[in-house]
Amino acid sequence: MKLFGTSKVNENGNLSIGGVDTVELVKEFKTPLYVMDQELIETTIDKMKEAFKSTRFNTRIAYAGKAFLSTGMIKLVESKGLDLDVVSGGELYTAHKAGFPMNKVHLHGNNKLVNEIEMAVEFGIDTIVVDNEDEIDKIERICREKGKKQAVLVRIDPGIEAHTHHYIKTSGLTSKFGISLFQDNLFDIIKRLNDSEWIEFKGFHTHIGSQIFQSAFFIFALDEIFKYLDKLKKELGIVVHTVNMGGGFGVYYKEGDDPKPIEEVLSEIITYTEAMEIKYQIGFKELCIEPGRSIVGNAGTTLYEVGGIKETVGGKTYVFIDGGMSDNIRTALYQAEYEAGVVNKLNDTDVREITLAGKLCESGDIIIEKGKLPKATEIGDIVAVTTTGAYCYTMSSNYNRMMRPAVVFVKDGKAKVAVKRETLDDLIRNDEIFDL
Ligand SMILES: Cc1ncc(COP(=O)(O)O)c(C=O)c1O
Ligand SMILES: N[C@@H](CCCC[NH3+])C(=O)O
Repeated sequence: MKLFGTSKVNENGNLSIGGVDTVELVKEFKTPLYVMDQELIETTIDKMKEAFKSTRFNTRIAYAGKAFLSTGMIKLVESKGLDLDVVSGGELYTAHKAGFPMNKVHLHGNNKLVNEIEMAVEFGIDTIVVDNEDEIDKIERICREKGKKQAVLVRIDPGIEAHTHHYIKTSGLTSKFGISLFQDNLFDIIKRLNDSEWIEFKGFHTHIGSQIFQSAFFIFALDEIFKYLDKLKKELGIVVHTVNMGGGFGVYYKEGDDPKPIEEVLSEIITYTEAMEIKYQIGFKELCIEPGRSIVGNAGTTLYEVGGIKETVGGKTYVFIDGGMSDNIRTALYQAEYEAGVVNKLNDTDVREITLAGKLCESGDIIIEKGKLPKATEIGDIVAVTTTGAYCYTMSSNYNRMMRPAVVFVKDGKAKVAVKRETLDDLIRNDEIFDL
């Protein structure tokens, strides 16, 4: 099992994260437990900021909140000077309640609801990323009603099919996201936005998918976008100032994954954009990205307790844990792969193949289909699954009336609760017994 950031085997032979022994963490906070390595999040952001800089144009990094969001995480993002990308009224409201500066918020979504757009305009957020034509009518109407002008980017689908799981690709000729670069009326859409009394058209957004390892796909997308910006300037005289390249930078999950260091990918993007800017001379001013997974993915570890070990007649060994697809649905949804270890047996090399299965009433409730754990794994052991910082807590559910685990941030030997564990009473909070 690969360890990231401050994770290490401590003097007691236990996994420690942020200087906190995971055995102690479990005594205090119980299992399942999401543990976030705060220092790793912070140093990753610092590296990104350092690499994503140019002397030719302004740069901005927005954290994609869908990867992991809580009011505490938003405070951390603010303290690091990043912008925030939100994709629903719920995420926007969370940012508002956390006191995040609204002029650094960007709103996404392929079907933004009227009340979400109203909230965004009311709060005075930085940009709405227009996903389709219908949305333009809604934004104009809401801005007119409120007497407020709203800056927008248009989400462009450059038709780049990146190598990643089908469900997490967001570009291609049949994508539900964005307006295709090959759409006949794209010029008309841009003209309309540019001429609108209530909309300030700032530029283009593109996001081709998530968990992408080959940086060439980002470069292909940039290439397409810049060719189009040139065409737009020459044929319509419209100058686009801002391009947002979205997120999607892949991270290590399991043996064989070999992502390029994020700072190299970002430097490549900067160098290529600078070359494009010199080549086309379009008066481009600002390049943005909005990474999620690459900021928090490796920083998260989920701790579970082993409740049983089953040898099937078919020769498969299950290790049962006290969570499952309710706290990590990624294996069931995308056949995601993870690594795991027993927190007090990380150096035990006498291992065997196991399937790490949850406790929910689904055969597909698997966290690791083919993993390795020590032969000495026993009931009561604590299993750590790494790289669960992104899209696990945020995609969690109450299926089978499971209670969502707590999230703790660890740093410098201290653990701080970011999200409390749900209780049995939380499960029935919104239920009503109605007249039969
Ligand atoms: C528009 C947009 N921006 C940013 C992200 C963040 O992606 P990732 O977590 O892969 O960096 C996503 C998710 O894929 C997205 O849809
Ligand atoms: N939720 C996905 C990524 C999709 C990101 C949003 N477009 C994952 O776990 O990998």
